[in-house]
Amino acid sequence: MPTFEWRRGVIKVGSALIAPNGEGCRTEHLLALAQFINASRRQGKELLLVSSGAVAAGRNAFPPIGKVTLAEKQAMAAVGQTRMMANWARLFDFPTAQILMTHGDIRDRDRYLNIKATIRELLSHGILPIINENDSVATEELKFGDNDNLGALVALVADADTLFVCTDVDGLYDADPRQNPGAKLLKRVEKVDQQIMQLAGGRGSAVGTGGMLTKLQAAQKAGANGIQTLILNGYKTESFESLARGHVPGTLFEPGLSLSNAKKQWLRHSLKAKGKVTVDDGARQALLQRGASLLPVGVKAVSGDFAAGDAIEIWHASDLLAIGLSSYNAQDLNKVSGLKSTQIEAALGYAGHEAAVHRDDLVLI
Ligand SMILES: Nc1ncnc2c1ncn2[C@@H]1O[C@H](COP(=O)(O)OP(=O)(O)O)[C@@H](O)[C@H]1O
Ligand SMILES: N[C@@H](CCC(=O)OP(=O)(O)O)C(=O)O
Repeated sequence: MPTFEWRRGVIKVGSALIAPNGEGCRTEHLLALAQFINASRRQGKELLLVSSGAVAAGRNAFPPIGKVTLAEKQAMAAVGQTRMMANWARLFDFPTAQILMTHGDIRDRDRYLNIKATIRELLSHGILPIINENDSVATEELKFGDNDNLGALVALVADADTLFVCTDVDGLYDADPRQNPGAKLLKRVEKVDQQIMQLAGGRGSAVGTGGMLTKLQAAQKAGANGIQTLILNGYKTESFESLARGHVPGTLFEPGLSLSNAKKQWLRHSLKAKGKVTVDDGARQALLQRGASLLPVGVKAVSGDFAAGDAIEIWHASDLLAIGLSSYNAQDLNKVSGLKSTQIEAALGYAGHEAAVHRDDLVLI
């Protein structure tokens, strides 16, 4: 079996594992996953959860209904979300945090940056972010629609290198295994093209949404951004035991290009630098030799008119060292340049960011 490496992962867990058959939350299918999360954290890896199941977990608070309307689903999600979070919290002896988002939140620049900053902060404190779509406020045009695609977006926002999609089958088969008992499991997929997309059928359980198609869309989106995707059977303890040994238990979708190249391409081509900073010798060394974030203390000069989240160039004398996303707007970066972290709050009048450009948002040239 091939081995594979990862450092920061997003685990997407389908409704069927959390609230099987819509009969409320259960933990029995989550124990092996929880053990894997614990073991990975002990190894210094970072994880986020994208958890489906709010609608399924809230369903039994309502009288049995045939066809469920959108409003009823939203009401079920409102009930089920808190139940689901309580269910997760039972499994861990470290803090968990809830983030609910809509597609609109990702499209809005300020809200996107806020989500990113929150995730970064939670991870730096060893807290497990648990993310779901905000089903009770999202209407159709605001919806991600399925949590597989949400998982890919979260992986992007969180700068993860791996997306784990836990479902109720062993991975991608050459046909829906529920309809075709002879279907064969694909161990590795190099590229999610039209041929691969055609293998996907609909959902398998009464509580799942989207089936294999949305998982392939997620793998495609992640891969285009340098993130590998693993679809695995979340019901099987062996999946997680195998993963813990560094093996690949399901179907691995290779990323189209390496994470750092994907980031470089994105920063170079889709973002025009709006400004420039010049850094001192210490900062140059920290960036080039330690892969560190750029701290305000190492910034000597700031030019250009940029907002927080804009791309800026990082120069040392006449050498362009890197390009990255500024945590501050030009005005505030000017105020804090040359200052130590402990002096930032007094200079700005608010707590501010420790990094001027966080290492996750920076590529060396
Ligand atoms: N080619 C395929 N390979 C594997 N599973 C498939 C395929 N086509 C369709 N499926 C179905 O996709 C289902 C998983 O999707 P879904 O029911 O949405 O689960 P989840 O709740 O985990 O998102 C499987 O149970 C399976 O029946
Ligand atoms: N946000 C919805 C999940 C929708 C969804 O994609 O479900 P699933 O196919 O089980 O991952 C919920 O929490 O019920």
